[in-house]
Amino acid sequence: MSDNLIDGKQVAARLRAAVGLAVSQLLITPTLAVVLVGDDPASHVYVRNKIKFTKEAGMRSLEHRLPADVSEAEVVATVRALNVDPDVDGILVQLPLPAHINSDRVIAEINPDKDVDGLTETSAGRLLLGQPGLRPCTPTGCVILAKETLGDLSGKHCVVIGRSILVGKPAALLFLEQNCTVTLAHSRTENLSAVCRGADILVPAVGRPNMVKADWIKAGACVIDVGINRIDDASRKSGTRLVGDVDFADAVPVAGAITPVPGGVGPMTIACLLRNTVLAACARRGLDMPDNLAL
Ligand SMILES: Nc1nc2c(c(=O)[nH]1)N[C@@H](CN(C=O)c1ccc(C(=O)N[C@@H](CCC(=O)O)C(=O)O)cc1)CN2
Ligand SMILES: [Mg+2]
Repeated sequence: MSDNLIDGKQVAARLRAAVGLAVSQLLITPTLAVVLVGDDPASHVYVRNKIKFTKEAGMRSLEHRLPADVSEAEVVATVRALNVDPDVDGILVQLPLPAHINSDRVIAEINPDKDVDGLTETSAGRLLLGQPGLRPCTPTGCVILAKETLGDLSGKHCVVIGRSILVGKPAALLFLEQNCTVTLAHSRTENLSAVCRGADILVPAVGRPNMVKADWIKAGACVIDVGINRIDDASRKSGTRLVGDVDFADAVPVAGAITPVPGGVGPMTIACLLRNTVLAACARRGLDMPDNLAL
C-alpha cells in the first residue's frame, strides 16, 4: 500500500456519520424516495446501498420499483406523485433508464427543491449562477476529496477531463466555486497530456480505462479519478476487475495523492446523496444547513 492514497471509503464513512449526527439533531426525519426502473444488476446494487445507508443515517427511505417495460408516462406519474407528497424531501431516479424512456424528460419532472441528484435544469442553472441549490453528488464528492487532501483549493489549477452532464461540467463549476482556476478538457482538446501536466488537481471523468499515464501528471499533483471501468482480467475468479481512467500503477509514484478505483470517488457519490437529502429537507422547511455538513 502506498502512503499517498486518498481513502474514499474512509472519507465517505465519515461524511455518512456526519449526516447521521445532523439528522439526530433535527426535529424532523428526512425522507428519500428512490425510483428504480428495470433490472440492471449494477443499478440494483447501487440502490440497495443507497437505501441501506439512508436508513443507517437515521432517515426514511421509500422505494418505487417499476418493471423494465413500464411506460415513460408511468415513470413521470410516479415522479409527479412524489413531487407533491409533503413527506418526501428527496427524489432520486436511478440511471440509466431503459432505452425506451427519455431520461431527460423524466429528470425534468423532478421538483428542483427535491432534486437530490442535482440533475434538473433548475439545479444546473442555480450552480451556474452561484445560487444556493442541490449540487450533483459525484462532483461534490470530488471536491470533498480534494479539500480533504489539499485544504483550501483557492488558486489551484484544476483540470477536469470530460464534459458530461453528470460529472464533467458540474465538476468544473464546483471547483470554480472553490476559487480554482479551471480547465475543462475533453476528447477534442489539443495536447491533452500537456494540458493535464499543468494541473495541481486532475479529475479524469471520461470512462476510458487506464487512459491517464504517469507523464500526464505533474509531480505531486492531486489525482481524483472518477472513472469506474470494468475490464477483462483472466487472473480473477470473476474474469473482470474495476479500473479507473488513470493507469494507477503508473501514476502512483508521480502523484502527490491519488484516489484508487474501487474505493475512491464511488463511495463518495452515495455519501453526498445522503448529505443532499438533509440539505433538501432543511431548505424545504426554512431551516439552516447543519454546520457539520458545510463543504
Ligand atoms: N441517479 C443517479 N444515477 C447514477 C448515478 C448517480 O449519481 N445518480 N451515478 C452512477 C451510479 N452510482 C450511483 O448511483 C454509483 C456508482 C458507483 C458507486 C461505487 O461506490 N462504486 C464502487 C465500486 C462498486 C463495484 O464494485 O462495482 C467504488 O468505486 O468503490 C456508487 C454509486 C450512475 N447512475
Ligand atoms: Mg435523478
